[in-house]
Amino acid sequence: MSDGWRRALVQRRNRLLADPRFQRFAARFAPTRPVARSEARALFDLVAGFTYSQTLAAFVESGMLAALEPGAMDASVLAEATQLPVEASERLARAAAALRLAERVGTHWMLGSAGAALLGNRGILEMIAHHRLLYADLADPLAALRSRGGGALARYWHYAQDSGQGSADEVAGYSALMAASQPLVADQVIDAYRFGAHRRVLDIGGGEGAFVERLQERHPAIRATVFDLPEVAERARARFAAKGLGGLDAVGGDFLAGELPREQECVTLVRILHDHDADPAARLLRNIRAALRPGGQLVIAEPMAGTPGAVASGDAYFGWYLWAMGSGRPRSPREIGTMLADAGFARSRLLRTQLPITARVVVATA
Ligand SMILES: C[S@@+](CC[C@H](N)C(=O)[O-])C[C@H]1O[C@@H](n2cnc3c(N)ncnc32)[C@H](O)[C@@H]1O
Repeated sequence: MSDGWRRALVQRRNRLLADPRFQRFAARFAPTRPVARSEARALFDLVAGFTYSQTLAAFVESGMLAALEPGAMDASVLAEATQLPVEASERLARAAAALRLAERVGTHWMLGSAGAALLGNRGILEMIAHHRLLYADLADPLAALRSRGGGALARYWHYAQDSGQGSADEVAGYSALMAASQPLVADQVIDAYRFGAHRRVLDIGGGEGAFVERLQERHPAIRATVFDLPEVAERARARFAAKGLGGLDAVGGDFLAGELPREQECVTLVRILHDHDADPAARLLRNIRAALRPGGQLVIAEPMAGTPGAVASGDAYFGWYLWAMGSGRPRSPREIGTMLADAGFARSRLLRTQLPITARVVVATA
């Protein structure tokens, strides 16, 4: 169908959906009622989304999640544990219950199914705490759009605007956050790609080394090197030494300056490419292409745009996040494929992952 026809159809649909008489009809007419209800619910969730996120933040930050972890708690004890007035604690518990974070069982409060799932993932808890910075920047979304990377999040991700820079103090916070959230992605990447075919792996922008550590646990024969900013590579080396991890090391440098170790058989880029705008991202891919031996593999893993079943997490969540950070954007696998071809890679393909909302994987051959 031509673009002209599609535009005409979309315009017709939009006129209908915007008409209050049609909305009343659709809500009353039995065959359209379920669709009308689910559309109304989705619209309401869009309007209310910020209060849902803040319920989650308050649930974690007040200590309600931790207080309910051991088991059922009566309302007054819960108020004491969260240091909130009884009425406020009750209001929060009810809001949390509506979002399945908490659950009332008889006279007591317990964790709900979503609350229990949170406990199994320290990375998500760190992200919730970290979201304070993002929400502060987005409190005035138009101001955020007008001054890209002008807020708290950009100051936190120092390297995003001054690539290759960062004092030891500045990198400590974000490196620890990335390491804590790494379990969300590491196993998916390792399940998706046959790392067993390699003896050496170079993890570019590998942070404190959480990914290579997990890779070596799963494939003990692999030797792996992290390449990151000098202060971060230092943290990775200290971590490997403290844990007594042989076969893992770290090299400091600037991946945009073309300082990568050569003759690589397998390079990984985990949650890196989307941090960068078109020019630096293209430079990074060319540098990696030059560092790989012929036939060498590049494994790119990150959340991507246009992911079926998770479209909002791409352009709506990561789109804003990376905008506030001041650099990069989520890209679709197709866009990444085009960039890889432009950087001189022979071919690339998308691999399957278990939870595409947190990571998709594209592998390219030099
Ligand atoms: C979003 S974090 C990802 C860390 C890790 N791959 C992960 O998934 O947990 C980006 C990493 O890239 C590193 N980095 C950013 N710019 C860099 C540069 N120009 N050269 C080397 N490393 C850089 C940062 O220090 C940070 O560790």
